[in-house]
Amino acid sequence: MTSPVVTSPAAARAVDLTKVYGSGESEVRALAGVTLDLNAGEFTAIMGPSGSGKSTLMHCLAALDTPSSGQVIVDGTELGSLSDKDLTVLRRSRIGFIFQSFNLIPTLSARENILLPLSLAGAAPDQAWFDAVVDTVGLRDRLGHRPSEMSGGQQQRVACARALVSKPSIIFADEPTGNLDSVSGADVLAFLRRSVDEFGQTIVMVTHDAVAASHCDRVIFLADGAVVDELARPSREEILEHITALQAAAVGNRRDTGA
Ligand SMILES: Nc1ncnc2c1ncn2[C@@H]1O[C@H](COP(=O)(O)OP(=O)(O)OP(=O)(O)O)[C@@H](O)[C@H]1O
Repeated sequence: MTSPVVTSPAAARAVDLTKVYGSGESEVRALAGVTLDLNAGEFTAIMGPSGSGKSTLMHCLAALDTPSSGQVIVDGTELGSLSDKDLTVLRRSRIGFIFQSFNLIPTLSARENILLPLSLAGAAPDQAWFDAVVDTVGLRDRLGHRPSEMSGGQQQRVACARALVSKPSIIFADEPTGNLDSVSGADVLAFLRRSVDEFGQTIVMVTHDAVAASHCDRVIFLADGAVVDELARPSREEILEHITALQAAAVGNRRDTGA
């Protein structure tokens, strides 16, 4: 990759990011100038009312969508400077993804799903690291199983292992516990927490769930496409208070503007 390297201690950085969908009457300003550092080795949650821009922000940070203006810097590389091919390489080698719906390949075993990012990149697996990841998520006895032969919680743990196995600079998790019962969700969150504490992984998670966000080092709140607040190591109760206040403000705004 021949892209300019920007010095930043952050694993990812957004600088005055805007995203506008549509035009004229139907224009929607999903991001209205977001500037944000996502610190390396931290577990960060992004929260906010429905429509506040969480998914849009995450997609722009994860190089899955292009901002209308502003910059995204991942691991020192400014994404706007990259060709489509280099963006694909960056997504594959430096970014891990965990989705609400697991997104595993149904015809592949757990082992093959976990190793898929490395197979696609033509990279050889580091056996010791693979073993450490598999043991941490507790999947040793499930490696030969296909997704249909596993519970939702087990499938999401496969997805977590798949995100970690290539040692990405940052993992983006979109509602990773949204489809899980509370016990399986707690397992996945505990695993994500361990991967930050023990492996120094950087994780950014979009969630509506105050319990999930209470596992994080930092919770960032969005409203109307802008960062409006953040909390360090908050309790579930503090998070709920903030969310309730933001939702009440969002309803008030809609009433005032007649939207
Ligand atoms: N492809 C699109 N075309 C037009 N508008 C869009 C598109 N994607 C998102 N939007 C709009 O941008 C705004 C932000 O959407 P976004 O999905 O980022 O919010 P969110 O906070 O993730 O919401 P939710 O919690 O409901 O998933 C919303 O008003 C949404 O309707």
